[in-house]
Amino acid sequence: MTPLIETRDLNVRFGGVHATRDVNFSLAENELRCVIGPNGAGKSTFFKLLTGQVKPTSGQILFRGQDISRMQPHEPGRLGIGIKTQVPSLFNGLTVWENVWLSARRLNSSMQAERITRETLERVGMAAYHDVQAGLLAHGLRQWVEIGVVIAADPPLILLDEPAAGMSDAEVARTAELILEINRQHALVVVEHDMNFIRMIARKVTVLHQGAVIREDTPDRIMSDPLIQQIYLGKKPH
Ligand SMILES: Nc1ncnc2c1ncn2[C@@H]1O[C@H](COP(=O)(O)OP(=O)(O)OP(=O)(O)O)[C@@H](O)[C@H]1O
Repeated sequence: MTPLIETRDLNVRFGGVHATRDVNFSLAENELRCVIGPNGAGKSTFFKLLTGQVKPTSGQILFRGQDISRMQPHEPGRLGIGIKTQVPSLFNGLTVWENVWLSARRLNSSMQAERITRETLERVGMAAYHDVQAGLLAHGLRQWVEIGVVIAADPPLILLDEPAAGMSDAEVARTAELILEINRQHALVVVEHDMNFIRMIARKVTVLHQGAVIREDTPDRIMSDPLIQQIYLGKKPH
């Protein structure tokens, strides 16, 4: 079956820095994959490649078989790739409802957008906060609204960059549940550092190191792999 997204011998060089090395990555429709790697491993660059913000030096990116390697930064959303970065993306002066509605409205009629917004806020557990200004939300609540903004546009592929960063244990557990629920309808690639969180959600983990994929395996096998422990400075990934 054609993968949802696939990269073939993908490379990026920034001057002397080889940030992405011969990456062959393949994600099936409705798969959930976690990507880990130490600082500077090339995780952000990989996401930027998948969303057209960085152009490959060589290699290809295929989305449902279509070559998107040279797409413009505005095209991923139209194609069906949604991303939540670590950079805050909500309109602080608008309410929770308005932020999600704007996303739902992009591809839907006003009436459909109302329904999608209602359903999305239920899914992310934020219905009670619908009339709160986004700028007033605590960190964890804000992350869930940001995820809501992404899923309201109903993209087949969702990229999440460290969705559990800065959250309490309870919020991390709730975020894991939410991601598993989202995964019933969408494929996801999740970049994360927190291995406990990864254990809660992932069946397969891709490890990047110095721009290259060095392992793809289950979370348990990755965590007990001596090479991975060595890369994380003699410690287990936290
Ligand atoms: N625009 C750029 N120009 C030059 N070098 C860059 C650029 N973007 C990234 N790099 C370099 O490419 C390498 C990979 O960086 P990247 O940000 O993708 O790693 P990362 O795994 O996301 O790291 P972190 O976990 O710290 O966010 C690093 O050596 C970084 O300094």
